[in-house]
Amino acid sequence: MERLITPTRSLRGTLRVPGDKSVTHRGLMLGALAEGETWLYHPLKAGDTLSTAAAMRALGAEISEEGAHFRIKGTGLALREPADVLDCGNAGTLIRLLSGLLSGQELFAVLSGDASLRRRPMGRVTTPLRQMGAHIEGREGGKLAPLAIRGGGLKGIHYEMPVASAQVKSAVLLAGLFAEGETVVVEPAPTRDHSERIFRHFGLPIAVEGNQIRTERARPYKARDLTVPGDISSAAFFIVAALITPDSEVRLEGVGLNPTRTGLLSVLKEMGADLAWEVTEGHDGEPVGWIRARSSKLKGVSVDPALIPLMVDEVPILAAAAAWAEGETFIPNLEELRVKESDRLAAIAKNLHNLGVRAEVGPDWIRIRGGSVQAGGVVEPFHDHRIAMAFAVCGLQKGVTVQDAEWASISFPSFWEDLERLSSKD
Ligand SMILES: O=C(O)C1=C[C@@H](OP(=O)(O)O)[C@@H](O)[C@H](O)C1
Ligand SMILES: C=C(OP(=O)(O)O)C(=O)O
Repeated sequence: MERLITPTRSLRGTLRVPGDKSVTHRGLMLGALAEGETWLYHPLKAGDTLSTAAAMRALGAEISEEGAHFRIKGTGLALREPADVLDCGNAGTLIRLLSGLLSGQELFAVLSGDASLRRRPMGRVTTPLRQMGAHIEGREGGKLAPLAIRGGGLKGIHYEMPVASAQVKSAVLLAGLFAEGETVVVEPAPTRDHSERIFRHFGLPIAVEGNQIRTERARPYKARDLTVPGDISSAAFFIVAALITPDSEVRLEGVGLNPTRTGLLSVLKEMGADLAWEVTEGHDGEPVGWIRARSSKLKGVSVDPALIPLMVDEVPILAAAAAWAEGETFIPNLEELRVKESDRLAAIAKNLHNLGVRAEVGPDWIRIRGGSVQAGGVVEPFHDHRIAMAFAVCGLQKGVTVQDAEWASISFPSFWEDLERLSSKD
């Protein structure tokens, strides 16, 4: 479905973004393993997390939608062998975390997904999980899905992750809940720590010391309700939209402000953004608060490579902000963007070009020359939700045509409506 966005004069209002995708995936999985009933309040109900709900149902959990919430009747650590292939759709987080979880279960399961997911690297999880004792087969020797897993009989490992990936960390930690002895994961750089926080919430074994995260075999644990914060990765589109549009002010309420997710806020501040935020409460182990963004004169910066894992999904929208900034923005450490839902580095470069913006791309970096977005561009999402939304924002002020706009529903089903609601047109 193509969507025409006519020029937007200003963007004003308050928005509560949908629930955090990472926390929703984890809440569904750990609720499905608990004993008794977990209410997951304000979860994300979108393509990726509905795939997780369906997978956990196929594994024996009872999950019902109760208004905006999920009610999960857990299995008490014992999942059921699924009767069919588990379809992980477009969700990298689902297939990787579930691979870890199923490695610990005495059952056989096959995990697959859409064309994008079947291109994404799985060796990063199958390697440590096999070291723990899981039997995993997959295409290209276990590097690509479909993955066939026969779990059980795991031993803990000490695993130094070669990539800074929260999905790999979480897969190994989930397997560690079913392994004999201790499991230690060592991170090369900090990544989002939702798994560590949700383990604590459910009373599961977890200890963090510097860059080492430890767990051990879990005893059956009780269900415990969980409120999901708003997703800062979804808020990011409205933050940048307000910054680059004249006469704009947007306030985002109830947003997760976990410091392992706020890299974008730091970069935008350095670019000169009129941006404020405050943590006002804690939701079951996650800091939550508000963000306010006002029209700003942005300037190009050279981004600190250490910030990238703390904003890994926000690079497309940062590129959109850079396109509107004065001067050059250099973003390094982008190797991981090559293996997301699309090759995001290539997709960013192509869409900047489509909108008339000059950019130079290297193997793991991009340099963007700001200040030259043209009217009438076309956004090509490459089947990638974040690319669709980021470049819709980039073209907002001048008007833009977004192809395959339905991809936004992977993480943010109400995105187009919310954008429409906050926009004033000429
Ligand atoms: O653990 C998670 O929930 C996620 C981790 C990140 O992936 P990597 O672990 O591959 O960096 C991120 O891109 C993804 O959207 C969600
Ligand atoms: C990379 C993303 O998700 P996943 O890896 O779960 O597909 C994303 O949402 O930007």
